[in-house]
Amino acid sequence: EFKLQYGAQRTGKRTDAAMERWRGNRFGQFIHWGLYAIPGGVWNGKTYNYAAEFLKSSAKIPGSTWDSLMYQFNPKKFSAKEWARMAKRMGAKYMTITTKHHEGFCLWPSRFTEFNISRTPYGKDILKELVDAYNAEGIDVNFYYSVLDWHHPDWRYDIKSPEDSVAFRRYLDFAFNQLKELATNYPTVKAFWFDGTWDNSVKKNGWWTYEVEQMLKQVSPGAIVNSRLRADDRGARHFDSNGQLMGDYESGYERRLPDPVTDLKVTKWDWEACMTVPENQWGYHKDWSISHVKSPLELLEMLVHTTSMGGNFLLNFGPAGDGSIRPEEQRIAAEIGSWMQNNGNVIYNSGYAGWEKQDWGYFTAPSRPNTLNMVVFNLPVSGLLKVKVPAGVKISTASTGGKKLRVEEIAKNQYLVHFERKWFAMPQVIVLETGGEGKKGAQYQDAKT
Ligand SMILES: COc1ccc([C@@H]2N[C@@H](C)[C@@H](O)[C@H]2O)cc1
Repeated sequence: EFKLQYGAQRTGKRTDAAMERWRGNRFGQFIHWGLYAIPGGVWNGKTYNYAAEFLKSSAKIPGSTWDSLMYQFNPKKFSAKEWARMAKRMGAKYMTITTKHHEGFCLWPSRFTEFNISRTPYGKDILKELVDAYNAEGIDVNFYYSVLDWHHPDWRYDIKSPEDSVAFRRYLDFAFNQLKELATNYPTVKAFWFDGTWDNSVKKNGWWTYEVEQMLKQVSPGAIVNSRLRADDRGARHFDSNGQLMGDYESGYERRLPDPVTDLKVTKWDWEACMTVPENQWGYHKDWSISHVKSPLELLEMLVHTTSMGGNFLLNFGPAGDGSIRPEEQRIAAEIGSWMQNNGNVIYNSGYAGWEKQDWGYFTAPSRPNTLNMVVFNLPVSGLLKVKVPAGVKISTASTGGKKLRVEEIAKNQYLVHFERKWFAMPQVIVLETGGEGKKGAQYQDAKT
């Protein structure tokens, strides 16, 4: 056990109302929008396949050239209301927006740097427009903030000299002020999503990450911060040197999900996975033919998979420089939304059931006791869905769309739900009720081998 001043401030899940709301929301829309959306992965006629929000480095563009993109930022097709309505139709309950990505450009009129929206042709406070429009649709708004800042002269990747120390301390004060500004000026914001905290400079200043968490929770009571903000006294990140999760939820699953059999440890804490539609594009890229683009169904399965393991799913959209949403993303919002319309109760306020993963899909546990949802993605040719229950649990009924299905106890702690033998376009939901006596006089004997 290490004695830590800047380690985890709590063990176990937060149980306050703000965290229960964040947890129950389950499904969020990530939005990456900044100057990188203007070139969209193409520079001087050359397409760069790496992540579009990294174009400055992949195309080796000088800072002054990149920063002058600010004078072109004038999204004629931007409508915060339209974005919010699309997110509402998709069934997103929260939205996380990049207030400032690694490029350092701020979507709000920050008084701590000139490199912000007020000096663009667009001029208006995009952050306020988005917060107001999404909140008006009943969608919570969270802020992404990159500590890594390519624009700010005092940013350092490491601290190798007294000058580095002095400069980086100025940078940490700048970032602290910006965060306080964000929490103060946008009081309805519910959570802060930190990124760009992996460099040695931040790891050597765990105290600052602790102070930021404390400040945000003072300025904005109930505020939620992700584990990615935090480094402890010894530079340990996400989990402190004693293995305790820092921040309010674990944010290590980026473009990957925990395995439903081997990674069940994540069910012990709150966590969120964030996901790109292409293989690796967060900001807008003009050419999505360069990698696999996930279908609405692939993404819907990830949402259900995440809920089944007690996590939140943050699905990324990368609006174009003109403020338009590309057709692929529109289709995803529409198709996931149509399923969520009828089946959102399987996701919202639902979580890990504690039952063994089965081949046909995922269990989610609603807040109502003695009931479970089966979300079927892989219907067997037999139409018979095997359900292995925890020892002693009995299934009393199974139904789909209110219609009862035959449930057969076939062995010790094993049932078959008799479903239909046909092809479905979308995942099917079966509701199980547990309890009751189970099969009368059933004798199950293990073989002698
Ligand atoms: C491989 O290094 C990185 C560094 C930053 C990222 C950023 N985190 C994601 C949430 C996006 O913001 C991406 O730009 C991704 C990979």
